[in-house]
Amino acid sequence: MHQDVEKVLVSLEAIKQKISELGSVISSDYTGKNLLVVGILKGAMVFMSDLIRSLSVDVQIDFMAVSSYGASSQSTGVVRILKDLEQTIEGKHVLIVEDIVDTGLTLNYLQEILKARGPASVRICTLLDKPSRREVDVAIDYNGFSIPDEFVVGYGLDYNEKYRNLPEIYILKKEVYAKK
Ligand SMILES: O=P(O)(O)OC[C@H]1O[C@H](OP(=O)(O)OP(=O)(O)O)[C@H](O)[C@@H]1O
Ligand code: HPA
Ligand SMILES: [Mg+2]
Repeated sequence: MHQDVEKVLVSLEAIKQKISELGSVISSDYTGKNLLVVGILKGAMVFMSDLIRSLSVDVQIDFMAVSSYGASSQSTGVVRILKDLEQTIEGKHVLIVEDIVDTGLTLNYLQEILKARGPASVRICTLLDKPSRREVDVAIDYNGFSIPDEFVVGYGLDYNEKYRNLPEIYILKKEVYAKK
């Protein structure tokens, strides 16, 4: 294990099992529909790459990158789009894929933006949900794991752009983000 992490919170085995379950449910829900899977960069890329390979329906993929202003604990909920979709989504079934829902501000805003573009539907799939930190309501359609209020890294999730490549999901040692 990496020296900066406290312990494994979600093992690779548990992640794989959950993705297989999510893949079955999502595939069955979207049978016969045109599904556009939209990953929110960068955190979601590892989860999304495994998730789409668990789907048995045809999909297209695209990505968005957003940045919230200021620290997320003081965020106004204003999200700046750094990279937009390459296509129109009118009439399409959109599945937004996230690594984690924390305050909910990012997804709350993204969902509104995408809904305004006239898609057939917009749903949300997240690997992790931290419900105790929620500031605005977000209806999550597909959730992998609800987790406690701990800062987690690995499997795409970062702290200061680090640890995204670690294979499982870990609780980061508090001394790592306490020190400057
Ligand atoms: O529910 P919220 O409080 O809005 O937080 C969740 C968002 O924050 C993280 O992204 P981040 O801005 O760190 O970008 P990253 O994916 O590139 O790490 C995470 O990937 C979600 O997109
Ligand atoms: O626990 C977390 N880890 C990484 N990124 C995050 N963004 C919101 N919460 C987290
Ligand atoms: Mg991040």
